[in-house]
Amino acid sequence: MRGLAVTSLALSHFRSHRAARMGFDGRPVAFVGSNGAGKTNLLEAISLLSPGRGLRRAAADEIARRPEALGWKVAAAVTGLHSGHEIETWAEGGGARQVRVDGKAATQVMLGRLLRIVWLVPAMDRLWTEAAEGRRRFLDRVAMSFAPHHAEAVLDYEKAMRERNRLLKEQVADAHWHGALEGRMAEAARAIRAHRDEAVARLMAAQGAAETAFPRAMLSVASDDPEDLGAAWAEGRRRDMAAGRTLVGPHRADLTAIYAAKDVPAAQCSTGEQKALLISLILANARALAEDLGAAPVLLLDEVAAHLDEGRRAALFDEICALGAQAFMTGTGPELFTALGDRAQRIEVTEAQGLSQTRDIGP
Ligand SMILES: Nc1ncnc2c1ncn2[C@@H]1O[C@H](COP(=O)(O)OP(=O)(O)OP(=O)(O)O)[C@@H](O)[C@H]1O
Repeated sequence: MRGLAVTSLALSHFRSHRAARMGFDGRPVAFVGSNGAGKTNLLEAISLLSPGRGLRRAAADEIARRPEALGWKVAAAVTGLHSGHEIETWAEGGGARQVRVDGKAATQVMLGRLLRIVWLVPAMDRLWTEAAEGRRRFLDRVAMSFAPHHAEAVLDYEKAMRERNRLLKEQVADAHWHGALEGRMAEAARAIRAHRDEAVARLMAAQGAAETAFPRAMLSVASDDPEDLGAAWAEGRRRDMAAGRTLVGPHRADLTAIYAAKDVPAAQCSTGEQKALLISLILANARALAEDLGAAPVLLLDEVAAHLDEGRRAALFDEICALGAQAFMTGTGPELFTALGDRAQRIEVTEAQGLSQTRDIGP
């Protein structure tokens, strides 16, 4: 199966990379280099070819290379869903992130229609044990990968809720105004719920019934029924006013996972088991997308190989290659990627005197 791919990447003043340029041939890519060499920074740059704040959730001005911190730019050629595109994204002078596709101004949301990028980063290791917000964000990202317009529903909801929260804080009791905002929120909540349910169903189905090298997760979403929300908001205005914010709605939902073979909640599993569950879900996401699109998504797997035993690492590589996915992986040594043989491109990332360099080191 053909995969979506990034075929070239050029960075300018992007974190530790003053100027870097590299080409990819569609095979998985292993970025190899010592700690701090700038490998994750490369993955972050690729993640910004999709909507949002990227895999570090960084504000645009955090990314600009210090000490100058004047602005940054990522330019890439990609094999998209329908054709090839040139994507440029940048920010300057503390401004918001800008996007241009094939030389024309574009929106971040449009990027989700050209490419699909799925990532797993070490910050997600505590996904099952930390606050629900991280799990909601993960679920929304999966939902967006299947239905890019999920982003619009979430933005609509958040915008209307922010406005409602402002009225609540300022003790504005205008029933008509509240009603209009709650109507908008209810409509967005229905779409959000449908996309989230669909995402969970797709992930469950794509994990298959058989136990493989990666465990199966039983997923469910705990959230308010969107059909009840309109009434709950209308009746709860006084209570919400006392709290100064909206207390019920899809912004309070949570994703729960059970380690199927043991029937134990993910939060009670060992660190390694929790990571394995996440890998399982990321692979399920990639498989389901490949089925939908006829092309596998681009995968960004930061420091994943180092945390797997040899058998699981080989199973992960086999799965990536079977999907035909261009997976960008990072690791401190080339030996982590030995099992890939010539099925991957290896790029050495080095950092000396504050300047980063990349070098194709072949299979
Ligand atoms: N805005 C910035 N300007 C300059 N340097 C930055 C900026 N942001 C991050 N860095 C630096 O980039 C360096 C490389 O970070 P990165 O996370 O990519 O390393 P890595 O190769 O993934 O390392 P590890 O193997 O330890 O995860 C770090 O030393 C960090 O201080």
